[in-house]
Amino acid sequence: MARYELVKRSVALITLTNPPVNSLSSAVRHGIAKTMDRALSDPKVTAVVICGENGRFCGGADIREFSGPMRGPPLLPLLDSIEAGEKPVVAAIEGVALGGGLELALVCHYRIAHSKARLGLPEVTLGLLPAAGGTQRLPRLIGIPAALELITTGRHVSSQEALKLGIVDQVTEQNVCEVAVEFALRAVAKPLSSRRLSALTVPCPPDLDALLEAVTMQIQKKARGMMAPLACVQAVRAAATMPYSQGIKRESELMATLFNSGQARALQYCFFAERTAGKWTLPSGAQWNDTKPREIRSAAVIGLGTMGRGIAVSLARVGISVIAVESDKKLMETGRQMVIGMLERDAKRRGVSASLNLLKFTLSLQNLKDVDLVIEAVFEDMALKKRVFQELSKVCRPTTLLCSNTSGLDVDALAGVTDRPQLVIGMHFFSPAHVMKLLEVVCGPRSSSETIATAMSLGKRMGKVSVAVGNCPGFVGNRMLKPYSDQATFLLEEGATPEQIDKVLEDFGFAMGVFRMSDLAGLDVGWRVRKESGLTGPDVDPKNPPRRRQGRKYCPIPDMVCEQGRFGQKTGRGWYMYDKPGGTNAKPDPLIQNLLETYRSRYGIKPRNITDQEIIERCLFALANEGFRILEDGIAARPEDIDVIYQFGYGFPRHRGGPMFYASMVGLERVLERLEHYHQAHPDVSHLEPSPLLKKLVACGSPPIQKWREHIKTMHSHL
Ligand SMILES: CC/C=C/CC(=O)SCCNC(=O)CCNC(=O)[C@H](O)C(C)(C)COP(=O)(O)OP(=O)(O)OC[C@H]1O[C@@H](n2cnc3c(N)ncnc32)[C@H](O)[C@@H]1OP(=O)(O)O
Repeated sequence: MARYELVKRSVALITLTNPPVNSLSSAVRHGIAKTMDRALSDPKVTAVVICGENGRFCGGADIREFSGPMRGPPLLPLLDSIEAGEKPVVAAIEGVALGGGLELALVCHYRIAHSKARLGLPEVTLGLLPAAGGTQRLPRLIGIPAALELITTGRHVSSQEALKLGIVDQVTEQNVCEVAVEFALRAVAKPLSSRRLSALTVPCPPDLDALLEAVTMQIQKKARGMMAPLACVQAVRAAATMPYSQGIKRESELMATLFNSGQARALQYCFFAERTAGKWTLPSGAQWNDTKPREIRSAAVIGLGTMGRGIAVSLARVGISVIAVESDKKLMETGRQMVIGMLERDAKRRGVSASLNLLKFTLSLQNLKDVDLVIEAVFEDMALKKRVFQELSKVCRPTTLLCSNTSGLDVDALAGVTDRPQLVIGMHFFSPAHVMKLLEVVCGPRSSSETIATAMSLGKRMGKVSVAVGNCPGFVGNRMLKPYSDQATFLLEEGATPEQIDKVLEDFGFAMGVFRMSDLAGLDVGWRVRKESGLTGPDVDPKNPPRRRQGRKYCPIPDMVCEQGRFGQKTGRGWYMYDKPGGTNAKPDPLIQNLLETYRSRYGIKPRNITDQEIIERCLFALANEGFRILEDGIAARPEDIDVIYQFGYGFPRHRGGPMFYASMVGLERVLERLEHYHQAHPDVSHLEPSPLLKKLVACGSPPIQKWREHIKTMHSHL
């Protein structure tokens, strides 16, 4: 796990060999200890270079080992002993030096980085802190403010930035190992004391308290409820105020608290869930690693509304030429200006030139004859979408992939109106499409494995986290949203207010509560869907009992809000009031309070005091319960996929893992018991009835989430 060679007759070259990222597994730590001993005790060796195999220095600790008992030599004393050695050690950094990998580099006396390398301490993103001396050494090297920023955010820096900050001594475009060996030879016999970071004093800013306070406030605002960034601040404070020996103890104490926390477990689960999500498999046996995606060089986007514009930008900025289609000249010109503006701003932010030459705008579908792929992003109206797909089927060459950016309509019905159902697939982007990282790739029963591979690979190319899901109304994300938001509106009927519910959900960690999120998305969208599905509006039979539709309990309050022209932020009024149309500062509105009171008295509902616990349980357990049904129905392949969708598409707090992981942490028995309790109180709300899969898992002893699949694999997959 660490290879030893003698080069240039006197330099020991130690190569970490643990593919794919040379993580510091127990075997690697053991290998480093052994090879370092050999180098330090061999009189022929005058200097040491440490590098990583296959162009990667080191991706840090082996995260998979965190869930088991600690084995092998602990990292901190091993690193301390490298720093204390009397022979110069040079880190040759290629690819990445992250987490424990950067901590390893920091105990080396010199660091040479390749120009394409990235460095960072991302432990905070895993719910941890850099506990192999990173919080104590980095501030000594680059100062408190810069170290604080890197450690609390986990941001990776380029080797150029690392050079500016003083993290590395040299950046090279040549073979980094060869450069490091030459560097090491020149370092022989130079004093090492000033190169041992633990022995340096920290350059402490005069306004330390003010700085730490400001960063703490920023974290409390941005990383609501997360423990790790706050612990990082405390560890850096220790570096600034204590000698190294005490600071390192503080670092260990803080790490111990984080290490066993549910947050660390959730964030580490998220790390692997995100990577697992791209690994789709079909019942036919075709899967992600044996199906070649098509190469996409050109694409068309139909419809230049908010979604279409974002999709066009996402495509063009990764080098795909885009033909954007609108139905009338004025809309096309507005769309053109907006897409160009978005691309220019995006390019400026990334320090590159905007790829405007890749864009064409047209009013005619006839111009799409030769594109590799089309993404339809017209209004969410089945009849309209069908017309577009019929037309595309006639116009595009027979090999063109036809994708729909629908948020919940039947992808197979669209496939059915084309001459190539196997080349039709859903690509559900989230708004704004050039910003949001989630892409639901909706596989119809007739979508071919090559079509799925192409959509997934295109998503990855656009920087999205793509998740393959089956075709059902609302797919995964929006299907689960319904029981969640239904519970929120039922709670309004019973006595809660939008601001109370939102506060509870935001304190839980959601980026936005359900009502603030609806105001942002626009209340008219859901209203239109409810009207189309006959749940509200003139088509509802007047003999229908109040607060019941299609045999189920129904809360008409959202319709009543829309009937008053309150469509959310865009109209300046929704569940909240805003200072102007388009305003973002939500304030509770007494008119909504009146509406709720009038409604309750009309239906004889006596408002009751609703606890925070009830809000969390009813909203989140109903959400997870639908997730269990989705797994049963084979619409999502694994709980991890659902959790990834909820984190990246719906603002579910990452440090809670996602709705399914959260349910597993609460305990499936408890979730079942609470759902049974609420279902008994609301027997007409089917979403509260515990799903058979949940019951089955509890009956099997509530296995850990990674084992749930074993209990669902016999069921039918829609993927
Ligand atoms: C007391 C000591 C404490 C030390 C703390 C730490 O060091 S914590 C770990 C800190 N390191 C990180 O957070 C880095 C995590 N890895 C990454 O950010 C990326 O993987 C990468 C290194 C930038 C490489 O990205 P790339 O896109 O090229 O590949 P993948 O992300 O797909 O990864 C490839 C496979 O490698 C697995 N993997 C990556 N890093 C680790 C790791 N540190 N430990 C274990 N496994 C790791 C990853 O899961 C992929 O494998 P799959 O089988 O596909 O899941």
